[in-house]
Amino acid sequence: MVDKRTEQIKELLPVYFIMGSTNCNGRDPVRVLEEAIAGGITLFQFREKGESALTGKEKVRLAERLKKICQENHIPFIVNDDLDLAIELDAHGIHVGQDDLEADIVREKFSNKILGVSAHTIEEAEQAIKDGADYLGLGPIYPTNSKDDAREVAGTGIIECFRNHGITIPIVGIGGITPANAEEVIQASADGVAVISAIASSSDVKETAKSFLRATSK
Ligand SMILES: Nc1nc(C(F)(F)F)ncc1COP(=O)(O)OP(=O)(O)O
Ligand SMILES: [Mg+2]
Repeated sequence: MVDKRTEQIKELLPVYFIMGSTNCNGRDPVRVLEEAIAGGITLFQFREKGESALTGKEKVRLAERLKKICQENHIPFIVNDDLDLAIELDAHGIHVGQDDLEADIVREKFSNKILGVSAHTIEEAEQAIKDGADYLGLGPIYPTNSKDDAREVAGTGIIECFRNHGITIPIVGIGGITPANAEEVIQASADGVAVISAIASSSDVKETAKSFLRATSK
């Protein structure tokens, strides 16, 4: 029996757009998010990382502007890594990886919010579930340019392997996902795809978001 919360999380995962100011090819991230929402993204994560990433007040200011757009469009606003920022903004959730704050501590400090955790092994997945994760981010599924410290490319087999092992928690694949390969990520029984550059640096953000929505609708 799948509980109501799990169903609600699954409904948020189909097209999970992740972006920060460094992903937008110099375009205004506010405009990029508005276009991605118009194209039908289902969830948004603010991930401000990389050499020229904003810090301090500028990062908070951009996060506030992007959260406002999400709220106006009933899209949950998730913060990557930064628990203080997530709490300060009263974000809808946070995503942490294996090298970030421990998920159980985050769950305790940011309770009844959406908690996503990156996992690369069954053990990491089982620990994340124990810690109260609402979904897992698995990847990189394909080669990615959006994360310079990405682990080894896993392929869609990692999703099938986790499912065959009895991991039933909502899963989103991440890493190098495009409208052309998104369908096979869903066929491997992920509940959605997480996308950075294919949408953020697209010449037509709205149309690209739409094509992901088509590719992931079951
Ligand atoms: N940010 C992410 N979001 C997802 C999500 F599931 F939301 F798609 N999955 C995986 C990651 C990667 O998280 P992490 O390993 O901490 O690296 P970084 O902090 O550089 O993103
Ligand atoms: Mg992280």
